[in-house]
Amino acid sequence: MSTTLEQRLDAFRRLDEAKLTFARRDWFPGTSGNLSIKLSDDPLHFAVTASGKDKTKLSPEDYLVVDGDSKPVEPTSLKPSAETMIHAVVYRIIPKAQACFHVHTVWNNLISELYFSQRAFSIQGQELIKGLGIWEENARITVPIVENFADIPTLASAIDKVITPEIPGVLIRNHGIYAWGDSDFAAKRHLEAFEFLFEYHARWLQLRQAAVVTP
Ligand SMILES: CSCCC(=O)C(=O)COP(=O)(O)O
Ligand SMILES: [Zn+2]
Repeated sequence: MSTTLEQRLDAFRRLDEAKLTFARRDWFPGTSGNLSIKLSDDPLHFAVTASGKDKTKLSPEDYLVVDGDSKPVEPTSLKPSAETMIHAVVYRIIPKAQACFHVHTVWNNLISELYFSQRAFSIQGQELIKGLGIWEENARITVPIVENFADIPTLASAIDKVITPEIPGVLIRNHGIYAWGDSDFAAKRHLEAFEFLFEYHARWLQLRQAAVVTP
């Protein structure tokens, strides 16, 4: 293993912190979601959540370390997240990414379905766009949306084709979002900014529909 025990335990502790923060927001319904923190680039090794766990709880069996092929780097009875390959794609395509967080929320699912026909969700002129590290005046962001292929290699390959360093996230139709950053702090900030923008936009559409506001 190319990382020290201390580095691995530090990544597990930081994953615990992110996990409990998101769990308090009910962002892991029905054991959904997965989280990772990169440990090394060459070879690619990262700590990732074990599959099927209740992510609102902490246990000594929550994380394991995998390589770029999503294989555990040392013998373990734990199974890596079923979606580990998506984390590996993010780390390969966005070398600056140091952490990658995936959650299923009602708002990200609604937006992913509403805008799937356009394969992207765009929004402009919202202060929280700065939370994505984009500070230009009246910025517009466009978040790609991919089909929710049940076959994970197919899903990972669809994600591989649409993610870019400019936008730190991708929506999967009626499934959830992956967001990343150059630290776990940045990945969390990006995830929170995306979720704010999704909820704002969906609520805006609802209010407009109800004619409470005129566009
Ligand atoms: C019950 S949610 C279905 C699988 C999923 O989308 C997910 O995020 C959790 O899978 P994991 O293997 O990481 O527990
Ligand atoms: Zn998922």
